[in-house]
Amino acid sequence: MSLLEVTNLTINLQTHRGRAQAVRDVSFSLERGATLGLIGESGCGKSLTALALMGLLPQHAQVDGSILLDGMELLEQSEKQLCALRGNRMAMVFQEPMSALNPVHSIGRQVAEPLRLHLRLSRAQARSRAIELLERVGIAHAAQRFDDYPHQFSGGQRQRITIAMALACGPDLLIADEPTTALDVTVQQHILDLLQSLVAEHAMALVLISHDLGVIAQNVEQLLVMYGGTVVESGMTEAVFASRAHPYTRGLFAARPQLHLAAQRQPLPTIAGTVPELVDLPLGCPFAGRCSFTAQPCFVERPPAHTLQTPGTSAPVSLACWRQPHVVHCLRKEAIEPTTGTIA
Ligand SMILES: Nc1ncnc2c1ncn2[C@@H]1O[C@H](COP(=O)(O)OP(=O)(O)OP(=O)(O)O)[C@@H](O)[C@H]1O
Repeated sequence: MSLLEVTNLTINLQTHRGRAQAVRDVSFSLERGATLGLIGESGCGKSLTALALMGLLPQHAQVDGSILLDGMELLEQSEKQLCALRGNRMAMVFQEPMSALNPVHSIGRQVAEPLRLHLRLSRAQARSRAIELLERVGIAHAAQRFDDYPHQFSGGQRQRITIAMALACGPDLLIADEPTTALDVTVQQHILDLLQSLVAEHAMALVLISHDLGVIAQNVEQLLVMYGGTVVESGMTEAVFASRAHPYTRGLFAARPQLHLAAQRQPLPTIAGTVPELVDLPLGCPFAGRCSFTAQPCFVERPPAHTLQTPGTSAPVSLACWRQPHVVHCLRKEAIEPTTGTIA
């Protein structure tokens, strides 16, 4: 059995404009020690998916489907049971470390707290373990800095401290939601390297959310590409990067900053149109309104997932697209006659 099995996860939110279908039928599984990335443009449901795993969705959210952690149905746990699991079996690192740290408590106290709460360590034991953890994540002179407050640290150091807090009890599952986006580019790689080595050291499963395709390529083995609350393409990262077979994935990759385009003073390619309103989602494929490959079924029914084996890769990808053979045919042609790759 996988460590994490998510099946048909669906999240609806009541908003003043009506019911927003923020996440629809998201399914994936993750083995112990494995890494999975979630990518997709802003508002596609990545963070809500992560929050659902942690049992941290807003109270007005209606959740359907199943989230099994080591066989335990998380959607059936009470708030008290979830509290006992959070920080213990599963933990999360957020984008903005200051929002995860309490500004009026010393960093030492905050790292020691889960050790006292979940592992029932004495004050002295928790202090000594917290110092070890702070040293492990790269906080120099941790013992002397134990009583310092979050504002006395840089952004990168604060993120290291939140990682120490997340790892304190040795969780099985670590979720990192844009862990480096708010940081200076010079410290981003250090934080990602730290996460990678800790995940390997503790054989944890990692779910990494990022907008940055480079970060995803280097840090996760499996990938889900999300659009309009659904998974449009998924598979091993290498296979998804090689196939880019869904028109949305294609557009996402084409829209990444590229040095040769900047050197030629060419504008950054974009995906024409805007993301659909979640309150008023179209009947068919959520990407249909922005896709240049559409045919009649795309506007009528949500496409089922198909498996596609891309030449040159060892693993297949799963693709939710009605026009799959036609798209693949066009993309292969495009590989011979390269275009800008823009989907307009
Ligand atoms: N508490 C909430 N109440 C109502 N709508 C919400 C709430 N939280 C999120 N949403 C909406 O749900 C959708 C998905 O949000 P989510 O935060 O998961 O997106 P995301 O893919 O993580 O985006 P980003 O990359 O910008 O963080 C968005 O349209 C968002 O506006």
